[in-house]
This record gives sequence, C-alpha cells and structure tokens, in this order.
Amino acid sequence: MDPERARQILEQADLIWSAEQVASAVRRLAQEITAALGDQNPLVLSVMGGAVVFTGQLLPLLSFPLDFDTLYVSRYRGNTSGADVQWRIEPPERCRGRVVLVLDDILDEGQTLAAIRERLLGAGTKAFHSAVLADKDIGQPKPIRPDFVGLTVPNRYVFGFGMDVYGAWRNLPAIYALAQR
Ligand SMILES: O=P(O)(O)OC[C@H]1O[C@H](OP(=O)(O)OP(=O)(O)O)[C@H](O)[C@@H]1O
Ligand code: HPA
Repeated sequence: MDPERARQILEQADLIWSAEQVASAVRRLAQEITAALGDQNPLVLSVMGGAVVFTGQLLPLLSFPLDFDTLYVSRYRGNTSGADVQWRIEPPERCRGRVVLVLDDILDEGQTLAAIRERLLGAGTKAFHSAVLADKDIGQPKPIRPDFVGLTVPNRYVFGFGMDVYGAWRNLPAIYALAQR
C-alpha cells in the first residue's frame, strides 16, 4: 500500500488494545496452554500469515516439548471481507495421530478455523485444539469455538499484531480498528 495512505489509516484508526494489554493476553494464554497441553507433546501449527506475530511472541513462553510447523490458509487476501478458504500450505503429513494446537490471529466469522479443523481431523489428527489472539464479537453464532482466546475485539475491521489492513500494518504491536466511514 502507498505509505502515505497507510499512515493516514493508522492516524484515523481507534486503538482497541494497547501493546501492553496484548502482551499480557499472550502471557495468560501461554499459562492456559501450558496447563492444558504441557504434557501432550503437541504439534503446534501456525496459520500464516496473520498468526506470525502472535506465534513469535507465544512460542518462547511455552516451556514444554512441542513440534512446530505452519499452515497457509487465506480467505480475505488483502480485503476487509472474506471469500472462499484457499489453501497455500496444506497440513503436514505428521499431524496424523498427533495432538495438534492451531494458532491464529483472529476468529472473525470462524470459517477459516472451522475449515482447518475439518482438514486436520480428515488427515488423521488425534485431538484438535485451537488458540486465537482475538475473537471478534460478531453477534452471531460461529461454526467453531477456540479452546483458548486472548482478547475480544468489537465487530469492526481490526489490524495490528499480525493482522493486516489492505496488506499493511501487520507490524504494529497494538490492535486498532479501522475508522468507520
Ligand atoms: O474467521 P474468518 O472470518 O474465517 O477470518 C479469520 C481468518 O482471516 C484472516 O486470514 P486472511 O485470510 O486475512 O489471511 P492472512 O492470515 O494472510 O491475513 C485471519 O488470519 C484468519 O485466518
Ligand atoms: O478484522 C480483521 N482484521 C484483519 N484480518 C481479518 N481477518 C478476518 N477478520 C479480520
């Protein structure tokens, strides 16, 4: 995106969760995940690209044995509304028979995570767990409920901490909502 436009979007956006609030949520999630899965030797799968920051902050706080790999699934592709779920990196063969923990940045309508669960269970995953940094309060039922949720965000397009707005601002340490027109 044009950098001037990106700066303007950030200036006009509303701060939803500060960097310290997000970091605190990640620390709490690490404790909850450790209590639930610390003796399960899970395969942790990070959903590229939005989960990259969440994953990078969470993994060093998980001090138990685990394996790590990535999935690459995309539904928004730089837009603010979702389309079909497209797979760019498929689940690894080694998910078969494993306890799996999927990490994603946001649960919006839930279609992406529900499709991931279906594909992983179909590929022989023994137990499916999921953690999302942000759960959007869309006011409607969702097809999946994550086991671990960091923060709730309002029913607006949000960005920062891995989440993009028209491709920009994944690098912000806090979470913002796009200004409403
Ligand atoms: O709950 P849903 O409505 O399905 O939306 C959530 C998904 O949308 C985003 O991915 P996106 O398709 O934007 O790709 P990205 O991770 O590359 O940003 C996000 O990372 C989740 O995977
Ligand atoms: O609100 C959002 N922000 C960024 N990425 C997203 N993917 C689904 N919803 C969102």
